[in-house]
Amino acid sequence: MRQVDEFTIANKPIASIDLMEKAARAFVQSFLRDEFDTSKHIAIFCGKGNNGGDGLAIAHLLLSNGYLNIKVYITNFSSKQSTDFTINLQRLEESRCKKVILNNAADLKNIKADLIIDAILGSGLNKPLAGEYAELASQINKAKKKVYAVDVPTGFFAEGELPSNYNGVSAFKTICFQRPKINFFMPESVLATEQFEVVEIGLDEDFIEKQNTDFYLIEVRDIKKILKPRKLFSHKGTYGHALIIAGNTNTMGAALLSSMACLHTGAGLITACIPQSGLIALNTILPEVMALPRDEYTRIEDQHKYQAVAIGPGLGISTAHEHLLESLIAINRPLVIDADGLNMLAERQDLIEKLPQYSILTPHMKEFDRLFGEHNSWWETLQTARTQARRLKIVIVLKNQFTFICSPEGKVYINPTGHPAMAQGGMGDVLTGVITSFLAQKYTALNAAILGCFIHGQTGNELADNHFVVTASQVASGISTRIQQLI
Ligand SMILES: NC(=O)C1=CN([C@@H]2O[C@H](COP(=O)(O)OP(=O)(O)OC[C@H]3O[C@@H](n4cnc5c(N)ncnc54)[C@H](OP(=O)(O)O)[C@@H]3O)[C@@H](O)[C@H]2O)[C@@H](O)CC1
Ligand SMILES: Nc1ncnc2c1ncn2[C@@H]1O[C@H](COP(=O)(O)OP(=O)(O)O)[C@@H](O)[C@H]1O
Repeated sequence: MRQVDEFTIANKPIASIDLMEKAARAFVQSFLRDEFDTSKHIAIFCGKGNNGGDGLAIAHLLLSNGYLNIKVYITNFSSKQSTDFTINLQRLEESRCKKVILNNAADLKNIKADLIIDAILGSGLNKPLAGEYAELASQINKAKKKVYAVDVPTGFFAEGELPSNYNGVSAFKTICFQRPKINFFMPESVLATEQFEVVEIGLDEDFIEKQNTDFYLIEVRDIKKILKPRKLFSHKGTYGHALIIAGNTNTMGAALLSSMACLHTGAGLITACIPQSGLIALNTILPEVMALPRDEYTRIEDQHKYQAVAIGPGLGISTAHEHLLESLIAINRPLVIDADGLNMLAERQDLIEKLPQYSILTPHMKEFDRLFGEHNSWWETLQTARTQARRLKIVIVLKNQFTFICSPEGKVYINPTGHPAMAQGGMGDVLTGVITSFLAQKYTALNAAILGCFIHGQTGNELADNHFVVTASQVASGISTRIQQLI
């Protein structure tokens, strides 16, 4: 972002101080949508770098928006001061804003404000907080006020491993500039911010797009570029035949959910390889889906008629299933492997080495650790996923609130869709069905995973607008509407 910042200032008719002003305006616009009571007392904590400069500009703007009770605290913990901070300080001197210089965190006796704006340190953080900064962050947290952070909560590293003992400011909301920070997508970030919003500040988009990075945020426009409409004169054969090997006596639901999701995502034909005991359920609930009774199966005959094969949801672990998995891997055609398929792989590390290239693994965190060993942080987990995806030439879909899709080329695609209302059993089975369906329709493995995760999460988001909890069946049957809206 710093490079983008410099490029924008150098190549667009905008001075650095004006960019800061734009950032402050964007922050205030978003802030005012949440906090419109102008009688509230607001304490704005400013460092002396550009993050602090933003804080000063924000104070100025809030005053001109009718807020009367603004108090700015300036940390005087270092002699360095940025140019734009200095300019904004001069501007603020001319206003009626109350200012307090903090030479030590201990000078702050108690914070009487209703709201706090944290503009102490932003993306310039280059070492863990210590000394006066750490003490001030602790005092802000102890005040238990609603905190809005500017760009980044003070003490939060935008990228890289997050320390387990976070000692920075804990914000209610972070309003960040132009692009979300990668670490906002890591579960550990909840210690630093409960939520985040990205606001546009006019940085050069073309330049951002051209940046050499391994991290990509999936956006609606990417999905629209990938999705293909149904073609005139097409028929069921056009959209591929998916085979879903799933379900067991007590977990037939997993097979039904995967198959249902596969159906609503548009595969031309679907066969569910299920135990005999599930036949009535399948025929009753999903009459469109064909059955391949699985009893004692150790290999799939005639596998070439399937364009995509998924194995795992609710499958159960047994020697027969292990042989089945082994025989599928031996065919050397890409597979989608989930749940018990992954658990069996974890027990057979030799099979991991033989995975067909461009297979898709869809582990949640525990399944991932069973496969590749324990990890201490999400950043570490993500690095292993990237390494393994590249080494094995496979796609790894690391599931969570925000799912990371690691490509065989070592890139990471971050899926921003999904909602806590989706945290219920069966949701992963649905995702497997969706991805398998896209694969059957001849999307590449990476695109099938990207489309699958984005649309699965977006369907959940949409339903969560009106539901406290969104069930897996609701998501499965809502997928088709979502795709239609995107196309
Ligand atoms: N990019 C954009 O698009 C735009 C960005 N904008 C804004 O600029 C912000 C980035 O500003 P920035 O670069 O001046 O850094 P900032 O966070 O204020 O830190 C300042 C100094 O703190 C110091 N320091 C670091 N870690 C420390 C520690 N642990 N403990 C103690 N000190 C520590 C370090 O000094 P040093 O250690 O090098 O002596 C550093 O120089 C960004 O978040 C956004 O708000 C917008 O205005 C416009 C568009
Ligand atoms: N809080 C959440 N926010 C967004 N998505 C979620 C959340 N909780 C679960 N999900 C999604 O639901 C799915 C859960 O997968 P998994 O744990 O394998 O479920 P199951 O095994 O019960 O089918 C993943 O795609 C995950 O991204």
